[in-house]
Amino acid sequence: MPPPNLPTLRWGVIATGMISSWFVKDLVLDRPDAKAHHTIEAIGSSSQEKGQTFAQEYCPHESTTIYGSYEEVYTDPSVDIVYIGTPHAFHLRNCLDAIAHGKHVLCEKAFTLNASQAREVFAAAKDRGVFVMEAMWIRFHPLTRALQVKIHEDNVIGRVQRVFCDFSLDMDIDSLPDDSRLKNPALGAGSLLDIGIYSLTWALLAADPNVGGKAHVPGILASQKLSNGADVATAAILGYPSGIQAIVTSSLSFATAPQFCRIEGTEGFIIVQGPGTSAPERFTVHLKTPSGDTAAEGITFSFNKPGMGFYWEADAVAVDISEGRIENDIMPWAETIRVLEILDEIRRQGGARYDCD
Ligand SMILES: NC(=O)C1=CN([C@@H]2O[C@H](COP(=O)(O)OP(=O)(O)OC[C@H]3O[C@@H](n4cnc5c(N)ncnc54)[C@H](OP(=O)(O)O)[C@@H]3O)[C@@H](O)[C@H]2O)C=CC1
Ligand SMILES: O=C1OC[C@@H](O)[C@H](O)[C@H]1O
Repeated sequence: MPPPNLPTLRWGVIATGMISSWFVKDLVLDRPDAKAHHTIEAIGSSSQEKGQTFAQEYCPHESTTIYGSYEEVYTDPSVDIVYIGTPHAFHLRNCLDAIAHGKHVLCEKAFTLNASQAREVFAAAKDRGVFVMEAMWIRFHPLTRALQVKIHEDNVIGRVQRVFCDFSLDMDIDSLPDDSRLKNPALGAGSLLDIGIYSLTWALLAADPNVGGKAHVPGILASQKLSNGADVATAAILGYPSGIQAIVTSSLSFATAPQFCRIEGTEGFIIVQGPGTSAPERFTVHLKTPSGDTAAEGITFSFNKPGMGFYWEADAVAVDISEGRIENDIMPWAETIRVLEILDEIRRQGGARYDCD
């Protein structure tokens, strides 16, 4: 049991797809080291029946009200915060609707289709005085903080020189229906917004300890492979003023090897790995030996956890809200905008377009 006197956050979840199921399952886990209590007050779905089935499967012990619409979640007075697990193209509308009803918001990545839409959401949140955050959960993983300390505070690999990060999944895209969120540009399809955003995130975290307006702005060189207007593969090089280069890739045609990220420095390198770039489990530090070679055997730091780990971002949100903040300092609004500005520029060069651009 977690200690008493923790903040309690009452969630309304909209959409009952894959990520909502992962998120809700994690929120209802019993965790001795929880920093907040979470209740699933409401679920909104395109169909009430779908919502019922979801609740029975993923949060059967909660007293959850099931709605056959998203609007009823926004107007439910027992909901403090709306979790948005819809396809990318709906995030703008869902965020604005929830904010208009005075709800706090945690919205899945990619936060919106482009930076301009994100600015619109944050302006509305500021006006209304509600908390909003992009659910880029890996930034809240203890592994991420430990990695940043190793790179940027302990300087274990010396000065960072290059970062390589890939997130590719074999989605067998041709076999998916045309209305799949992974295939239809009208739903925000494309490898870059779905999974390339993780490759970019690891690169940004490794190349620079700062976020948002304090972070350095890299130059960008990008190429995309398009199919029916959506990018099925993206490759981008970020060039920093310091000389650091980051090579960031994504593809929907084959699976990344578990060693998804390599961070090279003047004194060694670090490999980050896990079953997917969105699911880090450990990193290994390989240092140069006195002879100048890099040690083949490194030191590995592993991070075990109950469930999947989405509760870390949820706890951070609960603590922020209970202390009166409207943005989070690990994933502030300016960082979401910075990420989207980079994605916008990659798409501008690569050719993937959304109607809102
Ligand atoms: N953080 C992470 O690790 C992950 C994040 N994501 C992110 O979560 C979001 C959703 O992805 P995912 O859960 O995989 O998507 P799914 O396709 O599994 O689910 C999306 C849900 O959105 C709702 N929806 C509303 N309108 C539509 C529409 N026109 N077409 C399809 N679905 C619609 C549906 O719920 P209903 O019918 O109940 O309204 C549907 O079940 C994306 O932003 C994605 O990038 C995804 C996977 C992992
Ligand atoms: O965020 C994600 O991570 C896992 C992938 O399976 C999914 O497509 C993506 O949205």
